[in-house]
Amino acid sequence: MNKNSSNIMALAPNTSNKRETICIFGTGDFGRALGHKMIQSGYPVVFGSRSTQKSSLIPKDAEVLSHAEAAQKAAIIIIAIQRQHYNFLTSLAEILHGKVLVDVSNNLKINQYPESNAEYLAQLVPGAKVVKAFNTVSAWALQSGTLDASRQVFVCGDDMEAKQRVMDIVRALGLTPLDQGSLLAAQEIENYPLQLFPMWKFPILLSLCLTAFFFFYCLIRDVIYSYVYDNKDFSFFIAISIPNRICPILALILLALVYLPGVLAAIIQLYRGTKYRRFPDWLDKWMLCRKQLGLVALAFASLHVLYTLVIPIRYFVRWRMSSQIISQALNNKTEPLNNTYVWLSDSYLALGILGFFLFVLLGITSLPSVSNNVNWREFRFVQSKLGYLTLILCTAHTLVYGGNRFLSPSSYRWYLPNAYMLSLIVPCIVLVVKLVLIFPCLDKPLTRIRQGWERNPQYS
Ligand SMILES: NC(=O)C1=CN([C@@H]2O[C@H](COP(=O)(O)OP(=O)(O)OC[C@H]3O[C@@H](n4cnc5c(N)ncnc54)[C@H](OP(=O)(O)O)[C@@H]3O)[C@@H](O)[C@H]2O)C=CC1
Ligand SMILES: [Fe+3]
Repeated sequence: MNKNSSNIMALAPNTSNKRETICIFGTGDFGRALGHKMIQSGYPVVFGSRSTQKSSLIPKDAEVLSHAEAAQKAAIIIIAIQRQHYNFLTSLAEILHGKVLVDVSNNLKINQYPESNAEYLAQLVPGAKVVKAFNTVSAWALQSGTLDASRQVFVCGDDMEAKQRVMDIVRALGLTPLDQGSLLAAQEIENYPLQLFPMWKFPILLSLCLTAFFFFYCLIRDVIYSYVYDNKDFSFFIAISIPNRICPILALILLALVYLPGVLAAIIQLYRGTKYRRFPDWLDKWMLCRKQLGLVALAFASLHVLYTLVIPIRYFVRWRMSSQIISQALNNKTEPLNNTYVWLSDSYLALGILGFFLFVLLGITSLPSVSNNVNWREFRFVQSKLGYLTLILCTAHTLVYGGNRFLSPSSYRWYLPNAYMLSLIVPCIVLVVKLVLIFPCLDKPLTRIRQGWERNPQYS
């Protein structure tokens, strides 16, 4: 594999330009993996280590020297050592003066130290230009080449030129640098690898709570009520009927919750008359996890489709159909075709099919590989216009399905309305508010605010 990649590199145009030597302190897992990748990309690498004995694990084209000797050979030094061992760097302060030090370290806990590791390094070696980078890339991914999920490298630092040089290296390694600003951002960057699915927490927790709520709601209405009043055992509803009620309900509510923060933000901006003020924290966080909310909603919608497809093969459904036929035969009476029911049934199915199709399209366009290929305007068009259309179709699908049942008092059990009726509350609020916001008397000022025309210097 090594041979292959060096062959490929021989063909690559940029290998002809001699790259600058990079020094890496620490011959541990990460230092070695990064060194290996650097050599593959054409950088001469020199390791600074406590032991100059070259182990077989170290890339064969790399040199291993003492820290002081290695540092003298390069202008950029990557510190692949744990923070608690940084102390020895103070004795090298003179050699490290003016050099670019790249801090790659991570912590074991969120906000483990009062200052970030990169800021600590800058305090220890005040004459050096410290840049934070590479901490979100794992040694394993670097070595095995499975970098698809973590191609992004967050970079921050106070010295613009030093940061630019590090970003150039990141690019040369085939990764994507993301400039996060000054070294103050290091604390946040160091916390990234410790967060476990941060954007998924709220959507998953919310859907768990809603699932539990609607499960018990349907259990009370459809199973316990029938048992108490009609002495009928419908406990088997737990297997398919209730899940097939929860899934569309959750898909609809979660989809509406994707668009609710947008209309709330518009109301807040209209009220404040400016966009140059931060939204409340909860709204910011909610806005950031909209994509995940949408994907969870899509998962529920897909489950609803699967549950619906098995309806004709369910024993209970087949039994109910045959008993209706038998009772018609026994009474010698054929039920005439009810045109209203035909229309209701066909239109709710049609709305469901179209709604689901657009839902899937929304999901596909939110994938990074697709969204990277459309421009911002196209992405906004799909996610906003198509998103609202999906919400309208899904709301209409639910409305038509339970349409005639919502108003009839007989559909209430223990004063509890049909669960579908509850599921329509949030989508209806979102759609009505959005409709109101489209009116020119609100839309025009909102557009002006969003274009920054009513810029208030106080908030800029
Ligand atoms: N492993 C990973 O996937 C990732 C690691 N990182 C960060 O990279 C850094 C290194 O991690 P990793 O390579 O996994 O750790 P290792 O424990 O594998 O290596 C650490 C290296 O630090 C050096 N070292 C240890 N103690 C001292 C000391 N007292 N004085 C001087 N040097 C010392 C040693 O190198 P030598 O023997 O050559 O002196 C050692 O090999 C850490 O800060 C980590 O947070 C960041 C992203 C991912
Ligand atoms: Fe449905």
